[in-house]
Amino acid sequence: MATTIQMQVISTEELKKAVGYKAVDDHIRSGMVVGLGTGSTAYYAVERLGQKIKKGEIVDIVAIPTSTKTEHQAKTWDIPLVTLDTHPSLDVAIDGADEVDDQLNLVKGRGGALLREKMVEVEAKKLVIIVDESKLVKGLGITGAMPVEVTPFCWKRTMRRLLEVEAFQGCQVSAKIREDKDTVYLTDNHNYIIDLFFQKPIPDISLAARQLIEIVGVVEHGLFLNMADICIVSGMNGIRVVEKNP
Ligand SMILES: O=C(CO)[C@H](O)[C@H](O)COP(=O)(O)O
Repeated sequence: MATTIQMQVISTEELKKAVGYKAVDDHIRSGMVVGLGTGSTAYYAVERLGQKIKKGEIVDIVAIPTSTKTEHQAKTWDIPLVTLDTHPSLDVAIDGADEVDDQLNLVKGRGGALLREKMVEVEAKKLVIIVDESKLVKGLGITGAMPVEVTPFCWKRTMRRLLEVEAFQGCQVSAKIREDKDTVYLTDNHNYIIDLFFQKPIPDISLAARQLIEIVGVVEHGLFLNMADICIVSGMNGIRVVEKNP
């Protein structure tokens, strides 16, 4: 007799939604100042927050968006928005990531919002990262671009400097200016993004972060080190929560 095994296929969207909703349910309470991340996973956290505000389950909350895209989404839900200038300290921020290592160090910014994300999230008492398990890596830098936001002025010179960073030697680094259709991609801050690609993981990420920010013309980079407190990860076997090692 033939046996049929029924496997439940979970879509990537469902995985993203699951962590976005859980982050809001577990970490956002009435009265908080909240940072809203950017990207297809953070989208679901904003959606859940909007739903809860609408139902009156969360009240007296203000939020700081990390991009114009998130700002527009938050406005469709009537989430009250403020800025870092009036609310310099956040209770919690929730955001996605492009790569997450064992120590919860991150690569962020493939969605182009790294500067505002870092400015907002560095001020959060708790940073909750939401990802599906495809984002988990052993070493940072090899699943795709490591974005660096640079001034448009003489960006080719800045790109040359990026390729010379000592911490990248041995990683076979290459660089590409980010484009949007046929033109150069512009960030919300009217800067450019240079995407760095590595053949091997960056061996010393702390040194790399220091050397990147020292380059004149670099506005910010996508290495988010020692910032995340909690990572909520979804996979085919369910959801797990990883906390930063003390
Ligand atoms: O850093 C980001 C945007 O600048 C995003 O958080 C990151 O790219 C992950 O996005 P997604 O959840 O769509 O995979």
